[in-house]
Amino acid sequence: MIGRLNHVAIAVPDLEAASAQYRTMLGADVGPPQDEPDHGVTVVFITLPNTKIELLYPLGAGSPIHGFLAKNPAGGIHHICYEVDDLLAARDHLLAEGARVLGDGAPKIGAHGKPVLFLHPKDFNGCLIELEQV
Ligand SMILES: CC[C@H](C(=O)O)C(=O)SCCNC(=O)CCNC(=O)[C@H](O)C(C)(C)COP(=O)(O)OP(=O)(O)OC[C@H]1O[C@@H](n2cnc3c(N)ncnc32)[C@H](O)[C@@H]1OP(=O)(O)O
Ligand SMILES: [Co+2]
Repeated sequence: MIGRLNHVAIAVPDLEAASAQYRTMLGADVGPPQDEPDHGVTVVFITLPNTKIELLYPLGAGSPIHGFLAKNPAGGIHHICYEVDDLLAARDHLLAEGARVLGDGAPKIGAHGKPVLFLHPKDFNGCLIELEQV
């Protein structure tokens, strides 16, 4: 069911500094900041030969990143995103297997303009999983 690793997301306390670090110290291909108000984040995508890094910064008071940064003030790996062919079929399979799908279970459109869903970290070894339909 899960396919390619689409991205690894890192929550950062300073988006500009983290972007500059990847661009200058790590010599990476760093994109521009992208506000995603529907998700409460500003993201920066870093394109690697085999996947992407998604830098996450809180956008708005209700951002889910605030809680994460309060617990991890220096930042940290926030989630991993796997690709799936059929998000609704994947969701229904996971629910049938007892996994918790976050939110109301309806996919939202993610940063790549594709439908995404999230699975509770406590069901997957402490790892927040995002599924993106490609
Ligand atoms: C533009 C979209 C973009 C894209 O790629 O397209 C994105 O990826 S948007 C990313 C931001 N959106 C989300 O993260 C949505 C899903 N997240 C949530 O629903 C919440 O953040 C949730 C439920 C994972 C955590 O909510 P909250 O922080 O309010 O709850 P708690 O603090 O009580 O946490 C419960 C429990 O889970 C642990 N936790 C929280 N976040 C993470 C995490 N990222 N990875 C691993 N574990 C996490 C937290 O420490 C608590 O554990 P406990 O042992 O009880 O302390
Ligand atoms: Co993501």
